[in-house]
Amino acid sequence: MTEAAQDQALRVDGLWKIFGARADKIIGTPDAELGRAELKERTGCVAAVKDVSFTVAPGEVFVVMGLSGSGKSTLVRCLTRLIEPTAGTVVLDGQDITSASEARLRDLRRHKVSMVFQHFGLLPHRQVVDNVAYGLEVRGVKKTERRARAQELVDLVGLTGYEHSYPDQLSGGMQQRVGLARALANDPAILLFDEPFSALDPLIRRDMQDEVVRLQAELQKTAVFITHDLNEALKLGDRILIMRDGEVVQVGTPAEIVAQPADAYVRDFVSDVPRSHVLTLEYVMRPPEPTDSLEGPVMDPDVVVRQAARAALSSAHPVQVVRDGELVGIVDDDAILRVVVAEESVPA
Ligand SMILES: Nc1ncnc2c1ncn2[C@@H]1O[C@H](COP(=O)(O)OP(=O)(O)OP(=O)(O)O)[C@@H](O)[C@H]1O
Repeated sequence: MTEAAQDQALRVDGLWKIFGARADKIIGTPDAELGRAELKERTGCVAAVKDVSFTVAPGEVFVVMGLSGSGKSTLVRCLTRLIEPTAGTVVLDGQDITSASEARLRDLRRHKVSMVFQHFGLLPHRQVVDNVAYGLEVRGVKKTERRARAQELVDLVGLTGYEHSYPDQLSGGMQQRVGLARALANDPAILLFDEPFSALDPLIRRDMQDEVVRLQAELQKTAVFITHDLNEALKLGDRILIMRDGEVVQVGTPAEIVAQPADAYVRDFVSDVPRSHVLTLEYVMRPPEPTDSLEGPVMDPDVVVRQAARAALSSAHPVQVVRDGELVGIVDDDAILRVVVAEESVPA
């Protein structure tokens, strides 16, 4: 394995999924260049995923975001061949999924991947602890061992005291916590989330997002998270891939996407985002000059403007932005205020 490959928990290259008869005859022909509607009209086929490539680093939360119909669910199902891709390769944890035999694939799905869906898929006649332990049971782990592991995860997701409840005795948010615990019980190489919180009430949804942020800080799991909600994407994603009509429009960190939207479509998406919550100092700093005071607070370029604002504005000297011991920029009060004040002046 090359060094680059070791840095990748997941690599997707030139992935296509075209639905319809003769779908495999389209790639490589001029028809493949057509927009979705024209392709459908000419051939009857739907290009759900069009030539998508990306990599996910170990421990990264990689969010795929797009409107309904953009191809997110198809993409995530192609990753484990729940939907068979029409072309392209998927390499997960060093294993080529696309060329794996059925038996190998079953094994990979069981040991390397856990999925969390919008519909919890909990077993109604099993207590919480046995739902969480289900994957371990399938793998033949002994009862005392799997119960002990399941109890740890029940505690981890904040359900202590509910281990002997049945799913229908729990709220939607609690059921989704059981789903999370069950997904984590297998200790997968990668977690795949397909709009897991879309059916929850907004406040519960926010709690669950906070829960994922907290668990992620603790466990550092590699995850691909599908959502149509930009705020969810910005909150959870280390990087975000924006899809439209099956194609990749932009891949970037939340700050990159908000600061430098790739086109009018993305610009429109991010127009309502409170920039101070997302932009980092890297995007508001200016180059240092010899006359700059070096007595101000020292901060990392990845600090979000909102977090930096209080210290920056209360100091008489500008912020020094330092990466790996090197001064890379200066942030004046004006640069902070431009972001914060612009936000406040947006009419409600
Ligand atoms: N089995 C299928 N046969 C034909 N077309 C399909 C099939 N599954 C999905 N599609 C089409 O592929 C496109 C992408 O669908 P997909 O469900 O992946 O999008 P999505 O972004 O996940 O949307 P949603 O959030 O609504 O599920 C849509 O135009 C859809 O109609």
